[in-house]
Amino acid sequence: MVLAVTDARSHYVPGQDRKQSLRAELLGLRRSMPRAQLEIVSGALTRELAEHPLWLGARGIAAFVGVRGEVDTRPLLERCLGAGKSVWLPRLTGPGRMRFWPCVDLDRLERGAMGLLEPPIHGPGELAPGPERGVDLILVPGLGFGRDGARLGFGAGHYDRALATRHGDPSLTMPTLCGVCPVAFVDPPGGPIPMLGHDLAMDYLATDAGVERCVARPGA
Ligand SMILES: Nc1nc2c(c(=O)[nH]1)N(C=O)[C@@H](CNc1ccc(C(=O)N[C@@H](CCC(=O)O)C(=O)O)cc1)CN2
Ligand SMILES: Nc1ncnc2c1ncn2[C@@H]1O[C@H](COP(=O)(O)OP(=O)(O)OP(=O)(O)O)[C@@H](O)[C@H]1O
Repeated sequence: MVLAVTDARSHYVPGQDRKQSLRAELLGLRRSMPRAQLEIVSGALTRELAEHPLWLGARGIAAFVGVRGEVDTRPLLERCLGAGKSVWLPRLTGPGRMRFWPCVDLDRLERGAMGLLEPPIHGPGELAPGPERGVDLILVPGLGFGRDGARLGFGAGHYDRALATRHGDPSLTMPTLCGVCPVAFVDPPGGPIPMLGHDLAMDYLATDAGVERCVARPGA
């Protein structure tokens, strides 16, 4: 006899439940962090990353402008532009979709959906800029990260979807992916952040405690 399973969990994806509850937990933690503490964290993270070979060796970066409880990345972006390196920033282009555009002046950012600060559009932009455009490093935002490279975002798949286009093309080299968040959001309690099939692993994490290389968990 064949039983048709038609309940609400017929689209159940293992790991999604844990991601969803962790998302709520970390968003609460992010919102409760006092502004003064976030400033201290942002300052320490900027110092750590700005001295690291990963940063110093990058000809250009793709990054994000920290808003609402995120690490303030502006000092890093200013430094990058000041050193003559290119800075590419994401801009939402549709549901679950974004592209990157080069930005030469942080005073010209535009206020987008969800309070995001986005670059003005000049030309076609890039879905996933990489070394052939001088972008050697991508700073990736996240609610939390694992030292194994796992990332928890907002659940819209913006980064995974955009970067998958490059990951799936053997003729294109992947830039180094570096997750950015306060150290308090790394390896949250309750077990590893689930990594699903589409989740791209970070190569490094940059926090107020330093820059560290991610190490895949045995058997993961
Ligand atoms: N600064 C920044 N830029 C970014 C991202 C990001 O995480 N941070 N993104 C990463 O993919 C993309 C935008 N995706 C986003 C998707 C959802 C939410 C969001 O829901 N933010 C709210 C939570 C919901 C609410 O408004 O209450 C928040 O910040 O509190 C933000 C950005 C591209 N640019
Ligand atoms: N390469 C991809 N192609 C199509 N859909 C994708 C791809 N990557 C992710 N998605 C979809 O995006 C949604 C969100 O994925 P996930 O739960 O991993 O979010 P997240 O990585 O935590 O958040 P975000 O990337 O928005 O910051 C899922 O429904 C997933 O199926």
